[in-house]
Amino acid sequence: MQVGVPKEIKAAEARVGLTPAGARELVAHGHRVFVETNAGSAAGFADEAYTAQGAEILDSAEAVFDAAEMIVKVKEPQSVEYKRLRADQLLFTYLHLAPDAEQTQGLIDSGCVAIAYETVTGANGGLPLLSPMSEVAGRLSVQAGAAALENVTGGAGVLLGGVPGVPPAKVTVIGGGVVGTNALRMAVGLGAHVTVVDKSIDRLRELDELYGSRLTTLYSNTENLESAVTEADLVIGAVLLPGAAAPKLVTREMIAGMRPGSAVVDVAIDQGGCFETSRPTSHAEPTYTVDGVVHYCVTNMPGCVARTSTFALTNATLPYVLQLADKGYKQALTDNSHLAAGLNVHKGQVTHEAVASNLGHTYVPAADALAS
Ligand SMILES: NC(=O)C1=CN([C@@H]2O[C@H](COP(=O)(O)OP(=O)(O)OC[C@H]3O[C@@H](n4cnc5c(N)ncnc54)[C@H](O)[C@@H]3O)[C@@H](O)[C@H]2O)C=CC1
Ligand SMILES: CC(=O)C(=O)O
Repeated sequence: MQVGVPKEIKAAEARVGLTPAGARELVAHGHRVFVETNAGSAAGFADEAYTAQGAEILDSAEAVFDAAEMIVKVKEPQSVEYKRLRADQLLFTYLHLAPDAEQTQGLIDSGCVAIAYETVTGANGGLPLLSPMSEVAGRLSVQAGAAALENVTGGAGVLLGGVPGVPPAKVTVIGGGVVGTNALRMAVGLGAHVTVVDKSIDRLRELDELYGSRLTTLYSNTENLESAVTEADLVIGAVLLPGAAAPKLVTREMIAGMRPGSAVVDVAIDQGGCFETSRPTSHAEPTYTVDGVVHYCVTNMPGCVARTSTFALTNATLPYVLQLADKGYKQALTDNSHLAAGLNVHKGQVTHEAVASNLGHTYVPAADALAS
């Protein structure tokens, strides 16, 4: 198969869809890999690193899209990119379609086959292609939150760990999944007073076992959310309903009830965000303030630690890229129901139930779409 890796063009996105080591595996399987010039340079992978592994460098995104049967990316295609997609083309990348009607329509109109990393499921549960970036974003969320609490950003000037004689900050993490666990691990490590809120009692039980008295666990209901949010210096939003738009768990009233100079980091912003006051921001201008509360809502947080993130992403995606390239998408999805769970759009049809229901499209099950 001809596999194309264009340079990412989302603002301040420095990751790339494939490492040189990943390109080497594809070439060893008999595939051709076309990489746009400088696609990996911000992550520390020069063009020569790809050519040394048998990949071919092309001088523009157009040339990569023209040459490829499968496009492997990191972020959802921007409008110039989905206009380049062809009806016979396979797209494998993060999509986050539920809160993004425009991109969904663009993919439908292109006629392409679009598989979203974030809805591929794991044989042992979980979301194996979302997890590595959730690990990165969870860890980064505490760094971002710490910076947001600094005076220079508009924060109250609070140090997460406090110092002897001055109490640590209160950090509330909403959602104790992969992002939440990595966030609370960093916050506990820095000495903050940490509370995690989840609707899964089993998950709260596991976290309680792991962290004991260093962590407060709270069941997710409106009353508990209200107190855990308004009492916190920093709130990290990390909920997910796979494939669907994030639930708006934190209302504007709760935000207004926080002390001025407090901060929120909405990691779930890529699925629309779980704070009513959230709107997407970029690494260039990551924060804004509502009711005195600093908001950080960057939709591609791992993009700022591109080298770590690109290794972690390719480690997870490569086995699936190889299945798609070796077998072709129809056979690969038929053989692997977990990979088939990633199929979001197939030749003009929406094949993910939550995306279809959030955006008012007709839902066509993946099995029916593949059989047609
Ligand atoms: N902004 C960015 O750059 C990035 C964003 N993300 C996003 O972070 C979000 C979280 O991802 P993961 O941690 O991997 O998901 P996950 O599935 O591992 O965890 C989600 C957690 O939310 C909990 N939850 C669901 N409904 C809840 C409710 N009403 N109240 C409290 N908890 C609730 C679940 O029980 C689960 O423990 C996703 O939207 C993901 O796309 C991930 C990576 C990067
Ligand atoms: C998960 C995602 O959207 C990201 O890593 O940017």
